[in-house]
Amino acid sequence: MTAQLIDGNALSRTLRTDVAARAAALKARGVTPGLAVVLVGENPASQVYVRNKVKACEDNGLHSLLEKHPADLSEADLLSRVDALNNDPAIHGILVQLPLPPHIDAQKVIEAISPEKDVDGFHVASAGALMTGAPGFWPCTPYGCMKMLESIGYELRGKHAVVIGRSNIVGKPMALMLLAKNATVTVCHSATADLGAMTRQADVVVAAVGKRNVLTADMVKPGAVVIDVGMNRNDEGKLCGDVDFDGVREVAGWITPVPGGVGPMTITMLLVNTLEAAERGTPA
Ligand SMILES: Nc1nc2c(c(=O)[nH]1)N[C@@H](CN(C=O)c1ccc(C(=O)N[C@@H](CCC(=O)O)C(=O)O)cc1)CN2
Repeated sequence: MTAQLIDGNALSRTLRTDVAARAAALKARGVTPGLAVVLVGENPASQVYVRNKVKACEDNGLHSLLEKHPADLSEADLLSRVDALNNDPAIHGILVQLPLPPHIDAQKVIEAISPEKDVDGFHVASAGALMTGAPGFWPCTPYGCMKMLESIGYELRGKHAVVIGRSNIVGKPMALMLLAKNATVTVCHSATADLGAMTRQADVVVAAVGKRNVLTADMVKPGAVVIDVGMNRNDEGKLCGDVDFDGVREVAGWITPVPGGVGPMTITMLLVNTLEAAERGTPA
């Protein structure tokens, strides 16, 4: 069996058409959805991601403001920039690109973002909303993974999902989103005794570790859905995920590629959240 591909670029194109239509409808009511993207330092990958976010805004009718700061920006100055953006009526969503330089407490900066503008979904209020099922912004990467499952009509009720990784921005929210759809969820991590024994039982595996070949063909149940959140470089410098794609695709039923899978969906869901923030702030 060769797995079917879940194409994040194609799904993004479809979802972004809807984003553009909703942005145009808001514009007709005098409001242009606005996203502020804050970059501190010169991390090369972060520079690519923020450029792609700004371009995605431009291409789909959203206004964006890119703030680039030097790596030695003080935490206090960053907090005062966030405060200014919280009070800017043209800005509906704020994101601070991660990672931040080590002298800055990232969680402190995230907590300074107004929850109404927290389109990354990283604020503790957003995390609490996800946990309780209250309205709030969902973190873009796991939200994108859920959209990918939805796009293939996958019914999660009664299925066993294994999430590998327990970060605050992917693993934990991913587990909560799967749970909300009535999957039985297991979260595995670096101290899991026998990862393969867990993943072989899974109908859905989400790999979000940041390490190549964490999931190999012998660890996958035939027909399972495999979602690869990893973003790594192989020995030739080529982008690859956490999953041994060539091996696993021969066993799985569905698989997401890297590149062209979860990555573009992360940016698409950021547009969706920004639009949602602008719509919430614009009474009918
Ligand atoms: N404030 C945030 N920081 C970070 C987040 C986030 O959601 N918010 N996530 C990651 C990085 N990230 C978004 O910022 C991100 C990573 C990868 C992609 C992507 O489209 N990847 C492409 C390949 C791009 C390339 O050629 O390098 C793909 O997979 O096809 C988008 C967004 C950490 N920081």
